[in-house]
Amino acid sequence: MTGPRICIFGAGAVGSHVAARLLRAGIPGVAVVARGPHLAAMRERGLTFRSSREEFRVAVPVATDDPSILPPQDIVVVTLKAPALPPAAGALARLLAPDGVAVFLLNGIPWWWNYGLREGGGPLPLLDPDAALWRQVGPARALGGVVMSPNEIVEPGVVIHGAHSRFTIGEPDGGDSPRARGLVELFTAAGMPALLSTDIRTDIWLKLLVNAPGNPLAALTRLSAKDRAADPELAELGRRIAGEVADTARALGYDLTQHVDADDTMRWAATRSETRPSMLQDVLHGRATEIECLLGQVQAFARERSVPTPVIDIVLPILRGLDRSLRR
Ligand SMILES: NC(=O)C1=CN([C@@H]2O[C@H](COP(=O)(O)OP(=O)(O)OC[C@H]3O[C@@H](n4cnc5c(N)ncnc54)[C@H](OP(=O)(O)O)[C@@H]3O)[C@@H](O)[C@H]2O)C=CC1
Ligand SMILES: CC(C)(CO)C(=O)C(=O)O
Repeated sequence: MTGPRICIFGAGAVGSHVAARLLRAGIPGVAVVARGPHLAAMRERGLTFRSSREEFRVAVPVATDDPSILPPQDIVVVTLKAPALPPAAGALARLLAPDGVAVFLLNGIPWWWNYGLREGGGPLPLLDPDAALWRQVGPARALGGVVMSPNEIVEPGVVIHGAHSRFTIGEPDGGDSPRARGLVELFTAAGMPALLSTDIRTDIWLKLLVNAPGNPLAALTRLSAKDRAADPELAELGRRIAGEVADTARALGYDLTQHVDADDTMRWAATRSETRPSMLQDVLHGRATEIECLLGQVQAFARERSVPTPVIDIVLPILRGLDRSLRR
């Protein structure tokens, strides 16, 4: 085999989109780690990708729920949800070749956040409770990834995609590196618009302006982005959560106002209503939610800097309660 060994770890909505594109483009050496009925369907019938513009099916020659059977991988595209990351730390660490790289395509504050920051700091207890990711995978092998790409598994083996994908990839230390550039080129070659970021933390905050209000309110109300945006009270609640995220980011040294305003991000989310927001998908499927990386860690940062977050302080315990009931 020529070229890097590439593994998509946690092929659900986003990971299946990425896997489908890589396999469709004929990129060699692609393996998929998934589980349950979706894995069984991909093995039996392949993976179907559907959007308003196209539909295709690809065979998935290497698909498993046991990553230990795979050879060491040069690139691991991690598309697990945040609560699934700490339990997968050992498997991820073993799967990665010693000089391999893992790109974490994730909403919210990622587990590696403090790596390389001037002010220091180690693992974040809300996101990496036993520091398993920090110790075993190691932040030096991690790249950050921001996903602007709505996707949903609508039946085993079938992923649907709303329009307008963009993947942003960057080194935690903000540098331009061959490995980050290589990933951007790989995604682009496979038909996934991708950008190299030299300020991935700001890009993460900007995406959080969409997800911190949108995902929890979708999970609580089960309304589409369009319906939430059309409801003045919910729209105002969303704006206030986004405002508290922006205030927290500013207190940490990230000024988001020069990039975007909250109304723009609400409009962006409202236009992408073909699929349901990922946290609503979690609630409907009875899965753990990403509440800590979307709101819990923002509140923790805000408290460290004495930033008031009155709306997050109300919404977060409700979501934590919902999360607890889903985990039973
Ligand atoms: N979906 C979307 O439209 C978007 C999602 N995002 C973000 O992207 C990230 C990925 O989200 P998304 O793709 O929606 O998540 P999904 O839940 O759809 O996909 C994750 C997949 O990983 C599987 N999984 C979990 N643990 C393991 C394991 N140990 N071994 C093998 N498979 C495992 C899950 O299986 P099971 O279902 O059985 O738990 C699931 O199929 C999240 O941070 C999300 O917020 C960002 C933009 C848009
Ligand atoms: C695409 C978007 C903004 C909403 O679907 C999202 O990020 C998510 O579902 O988590």
